[in-house]
Amino acid sequence: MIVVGQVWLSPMEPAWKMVPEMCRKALADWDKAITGLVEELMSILCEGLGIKRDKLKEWSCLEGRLSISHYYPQCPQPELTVGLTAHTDPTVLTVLVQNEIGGLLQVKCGEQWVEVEPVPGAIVVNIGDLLQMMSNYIYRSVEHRVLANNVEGARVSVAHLFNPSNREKLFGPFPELISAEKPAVYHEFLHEDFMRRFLSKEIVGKSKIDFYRINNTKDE
Ligand SMILES: O=C(O)CCC(=O)C(=O)O
Ligand SMILES: [Fe+2]
Repeated sequence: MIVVGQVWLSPMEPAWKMVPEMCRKALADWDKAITGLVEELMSILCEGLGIKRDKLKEWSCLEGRLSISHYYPQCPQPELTVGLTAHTDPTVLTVLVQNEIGGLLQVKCGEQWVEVEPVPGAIVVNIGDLLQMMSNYIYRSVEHRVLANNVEGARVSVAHLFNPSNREKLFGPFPELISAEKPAVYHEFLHEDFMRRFLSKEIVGKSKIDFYRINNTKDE
């Protein structure tokens, strides 16, 4: 069994009473530091797309921030279960730090699952489904999973999820990335509608974003 604690940090005022007192300042400091880093990272990703550097920021993608902490205790029969099932994140970006218990977090590369070894001081950055759609399928969200913990000691990870905060805006591929040669791969959608579909759990894996895919676009 994994234990999960989560708290929204923005756009609403954080529910600090849900966070153990000794962690509050550290979490607030971490939120500030990581948001600064992700702002720079988003600018670089925009540059990579050939669009203006602050486009993701302008679309409120730094403002919907959720912190999720996971605790994976040692499991007596790891072959009978999983830590976290395979999924892509429904985010723009996810930034994750993990403790030294390795061998459990894996990402899908082609048909293979590849281990993400913990490196002291390193952070893991996942491209999420929203960035896949906003980049018109240029950046791809990464499928990942966590195996059940078969080693002594608990694995701990803290993920920072970056989502848009704007509820009225229609999201979809950036207009600058749509042309006759590269038509829109996805329809526009409201973030709220997207999250409702994600949370409904009716569909698993990548198929939840295929709902927004335009039928006549082919896979590469
Ligand atoms: O614990 C981990 O390393 C992964 C957590 C994760 O994938 C998530 O919160 O979406
Ligand atoms: Fe994830």
